[in-house]
Amino acid sequence: MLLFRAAYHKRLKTDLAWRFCGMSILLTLVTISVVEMTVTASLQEQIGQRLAAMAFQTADKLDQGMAERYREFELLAEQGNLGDPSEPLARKQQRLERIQKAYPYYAWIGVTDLQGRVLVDTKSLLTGVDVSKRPWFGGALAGTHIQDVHEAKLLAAKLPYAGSEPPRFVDVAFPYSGPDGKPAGVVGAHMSWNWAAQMQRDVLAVAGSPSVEGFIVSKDGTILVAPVGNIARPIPALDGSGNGTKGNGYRIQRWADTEEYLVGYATTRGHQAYPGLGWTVLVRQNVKSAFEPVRRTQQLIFWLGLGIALVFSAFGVLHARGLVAPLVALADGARRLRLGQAASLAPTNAHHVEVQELGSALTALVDDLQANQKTLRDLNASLENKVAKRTQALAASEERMRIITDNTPVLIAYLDAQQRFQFVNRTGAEWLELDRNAIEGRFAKDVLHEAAYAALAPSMDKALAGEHTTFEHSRPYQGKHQHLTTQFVPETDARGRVVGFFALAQDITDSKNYQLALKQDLLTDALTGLPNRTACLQEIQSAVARTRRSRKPFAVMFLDVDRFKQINDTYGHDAGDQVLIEFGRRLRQSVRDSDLVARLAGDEFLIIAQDVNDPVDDTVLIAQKVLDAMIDPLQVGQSEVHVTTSIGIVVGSSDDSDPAAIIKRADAAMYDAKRDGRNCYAFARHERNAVDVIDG
Ligand SMILES: Nc1nc2c(ncn2[C@@H]2O[C@H](COP(=O)(O)OP(=O)(O)OP(=O)(O)O)[C@@H](O)[C@H]2O)c(=O)[nH]1
Repeated sequence: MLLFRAAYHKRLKTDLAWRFCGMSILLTLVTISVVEMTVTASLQEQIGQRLAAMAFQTADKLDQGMAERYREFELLAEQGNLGDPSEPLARKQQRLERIQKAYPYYAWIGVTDLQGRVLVDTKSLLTGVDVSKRPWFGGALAGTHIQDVHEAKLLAAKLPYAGSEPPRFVDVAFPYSGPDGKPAGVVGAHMSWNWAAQMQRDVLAVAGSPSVEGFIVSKDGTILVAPVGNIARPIPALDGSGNGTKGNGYRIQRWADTEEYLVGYATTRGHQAYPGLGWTVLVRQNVKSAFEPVRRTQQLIFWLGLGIALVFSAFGVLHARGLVAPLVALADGARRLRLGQAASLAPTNAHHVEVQELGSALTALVDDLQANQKTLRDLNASLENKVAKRTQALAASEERMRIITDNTPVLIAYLDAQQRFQFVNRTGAEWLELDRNAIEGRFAKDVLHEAAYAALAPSMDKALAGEHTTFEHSRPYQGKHQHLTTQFVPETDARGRVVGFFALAQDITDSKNYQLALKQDLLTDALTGLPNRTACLQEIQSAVARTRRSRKPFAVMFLDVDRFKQINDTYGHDAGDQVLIEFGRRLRQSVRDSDLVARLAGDEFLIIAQDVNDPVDDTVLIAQKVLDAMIDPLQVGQSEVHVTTSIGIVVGSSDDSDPAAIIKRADAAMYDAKRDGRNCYAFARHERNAVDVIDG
């Protein structure tokens, strides 16, 4: 990865240098390719044309040479001397010898009569010989004055010849006329073919290269002239229609020796009256040596191109360094600025407007950034100051809140949506009898006792469902009952979702107890401490309800102290009070704890006996016990006082719905007992049918 990054993040200088080098090399390659192609094509054309020109010159020289010979013999035939019988043969021979001497390639010149017998000839080699069968003789008479190259027949044995190949000749022959103007014979010459080879050598010598070789090919494809050793080798067709070709030009051709040659060619076309023999002159040169100048030129171009590429590359490297230098200076300046050192981003050595503009823009940017940085620093300092103050204020406020909540005799807690305590004040911790750290962060079910949690869980669920709940409950605390009124207040976030709830619990034990005391006072007789009339009414109501369940009746006994007024009158009101108190105490002792003994008012008391099995016997038994309890005199001050009481009895049932009516009936029965003489008991009237009043 690092390698990749390093490779990817190249240095601009290196990158530019490489690009310059690449561009230079590419451009040079393209340029030298184009130049090379152009120059190569041009050179090849020139070289080809040079060979073609050599071929043409040779062909032209051959044509001109032949034309001269042609004209020479035509004139010789026309002069008339040859047909003049008066001119001695020796004279004629002298003329022929002169002609041969002037042009040494004439191997033989001779004059024949019309029958083909040689009359006179050079060196008298064939004098008297019949040549009528030779083609040149017949051809001359028929109008064909040139005979193509052929091997010597008659002269071969008579002419000295040093070469390995047989001597070859071209014949020129014209008929000459006698004095009568009629054909008298033929004058002919055998021209050694060596002149043609020499002619070509002369032309090729101009080329100055031994690799340039010449060929002369006759119309029928016979190789007339060829470099040594090539005479017998076939020559490839130049135009696909035989060995000869028409016109003048050059081409590249693979010859039988498998080498490739550049071949210039030209065809002889005759000259003036000389019709020509259709020879083809070929000048060939091995392609490799022919195009040697091309190769040298290509090499020159290559090295030149390489040199140019190197020069341009070097220039590119230097230029890249110059281009990058201001950027490096910029980067260095930026780095120093970052380290807090003094530096300028305006490049001093930038020669390009863009770099100068970049430097100016960066300088402006840095100035702006520094200004913004300062503003931000100031702002940050101001904010930090504010935050510090706010934090301080918040901490103070939090501390105040903590002090307030800790000193509030109310449990204040906050539980999150998972019922986990996030906060609890000191009061709460005290009530839960745990350290605050053992509460905060823990779940309610782990903090609260199992029973307490079970009791509170439904209200917690309601609070987390968004319901504000208030309820009272009590819990054991420090061996007593603690009465609490508790509120769960849900807390919602901005989207209305319940995120937790506050728990506020107030200890109402004291007020609860006060209420109970008040209630107790309302139900208690202040003098005797016994339940009062109100308590009686409630108890009768409860007794009726119990009777409905147990099916056992209850008894209500109305008691009135007999002649109490006299006691008051005799011993005083306080003594009367003492009597009443003692009377109540003895009543209390006479009945079961579960029975109620109450003072209704004045000297009137009431007993409510629960679960009476037998409505008559049991109540009689109770009434009797009460009457017996009063037999002993009561001690009032220094005096002993005898007290009796009259008792009215009502047996209550589940049908009784009005407690006051029961008391009234019992009161009425008590009066019956009074009327019966006091110190006795009497059942209520409608019950008397079942029971007789029994005196005490
Ligand atoms: N000492 C004292 N006397 C009271 C109190 N309340 C009522 N009395 C008196 O009790 C007396 C009750 O008398 P009554 O029941 O009417 O008559 P009695 O004298 O008891 O005669 P009988 O009931 O007919 O036997 C009255 O004189 C009242 O003033 C009290 O709280 N203390």
